Amino acid sequence: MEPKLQKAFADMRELEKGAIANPDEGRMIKPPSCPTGRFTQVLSVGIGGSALGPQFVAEALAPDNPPLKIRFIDNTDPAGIDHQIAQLGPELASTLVIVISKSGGTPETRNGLLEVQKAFREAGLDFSKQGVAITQENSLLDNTARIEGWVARFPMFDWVGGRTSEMSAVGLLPAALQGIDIKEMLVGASIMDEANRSTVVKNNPAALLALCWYWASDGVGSKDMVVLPYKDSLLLFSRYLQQLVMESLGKEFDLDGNRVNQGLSVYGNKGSTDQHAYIQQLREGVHNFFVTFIEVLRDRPPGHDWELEPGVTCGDYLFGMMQGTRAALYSNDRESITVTVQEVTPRAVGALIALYERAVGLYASLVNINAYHQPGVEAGKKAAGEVLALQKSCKEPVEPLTLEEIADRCHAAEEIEMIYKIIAHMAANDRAIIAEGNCGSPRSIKVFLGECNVDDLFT
Ligand SMILES: O=P(O)(O)OC[C@H]1O[C@H](O)[C@H](O)[C@@H](O)[C@@H]1O
Repeated sequence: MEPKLQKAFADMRELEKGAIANPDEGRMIKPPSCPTGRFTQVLSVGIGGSALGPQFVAEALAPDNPPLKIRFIDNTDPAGIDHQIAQLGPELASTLVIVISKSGGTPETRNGLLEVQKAFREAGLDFSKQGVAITQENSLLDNTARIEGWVARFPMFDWVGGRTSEMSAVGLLPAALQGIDIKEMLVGASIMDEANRSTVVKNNPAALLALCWYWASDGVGSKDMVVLPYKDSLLLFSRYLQQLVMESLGKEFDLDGNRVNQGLSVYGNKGSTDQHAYIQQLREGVHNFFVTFIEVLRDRPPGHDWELEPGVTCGDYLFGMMQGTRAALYSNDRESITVTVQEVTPRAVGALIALYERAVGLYASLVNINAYHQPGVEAGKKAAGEVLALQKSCKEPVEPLTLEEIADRCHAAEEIEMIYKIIAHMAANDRAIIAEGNCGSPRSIKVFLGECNVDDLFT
């Protein structure tokens, strides 16, 4: 693998110098360099790379009593949004809302913002005095924040990828507000970056990690990566890695245009908890994975340890469970990687993030794909837009119609199944009325749509 890795190192050197590493979007991808009072809470609104890093870091590093406690809205689920706002209760008045979106136009994030702004209006609060935006300059979000006069706007550079933005304002602002030492996070990332610039493969942690992935999955993603940190505070690492690894490496075509369908699936929560869930299959069942153990040597802060049996602490059990599982998997020819961390500190978390970001970049070079775009995500967004357009086209006030009649009026006869799905969703939310039949047998139903209400049924 030496020649392939030397090529990967050269690619990475060019990337850091500002080469166009994302050719089909014509973008540079560089790691970013970075620059209490009346608020008691932070509400972060964002999704994907604009949520997963901050969520991981909050879980890993926020102190027990942070100066500001953070909550997240990371979806367009109305009930989920209501839940977050309800939990804030009267503290909405002292909540700093950080809206994070690189593009500034992601629909879920826009919807979250509109819902939060509605809650502010209903509580008689002025959102602009409590809103902050992190986004690219001149994006829709940036312009909204500027026109409405929000508290602050933090820029995101074009060359900071969403899923590699944790070390930019996206991750650092929420972390700093929770009292996390962001300078230490940056120091950790910087030390790791330095190590990963070595072109001597054995001295380069990210290259070794990428090589392990290549070897374990035959360079074609033939095995899944199960990430098992043995530390509760690292629970969200695998979820964070899911986007970083899968959105970067899951590609249909390589850089030469060959269809390769590359990727590396990631899942996992934490040990030893998962030992009581699926380790049975890992040890004895289908051999379609490799494990990454994240081992943390320090159990508790100094001076807090306690022996629950003579000579044995709770942390000794956790350690024993990890070593035991590792040995048990090995004895049945199941491969594993172990990443050892002294202690979960801002420096270690910064280093972990930098390690995996770099490993993904090197691995992408090894398998000759663009790690920095996500064309597949667009297909789902486009289709969602089409469903909403179809729903809007159905919205005229009409007499009860069958699904076929609705489809005809929408000029979408071939979309009958989608029409049925739209009607079932609208009916469940009292926005369409099933006049005859029921949703369980689609052919039987007749539906009132649009402006109609219950009274229409009787006129
Ligand atoms: O930060 P935003 O522009 O709102 O993007 C949020 C997310 O949107 C899409 O799903 C992209 O595939 C992700 O890479 C990105 O992190």
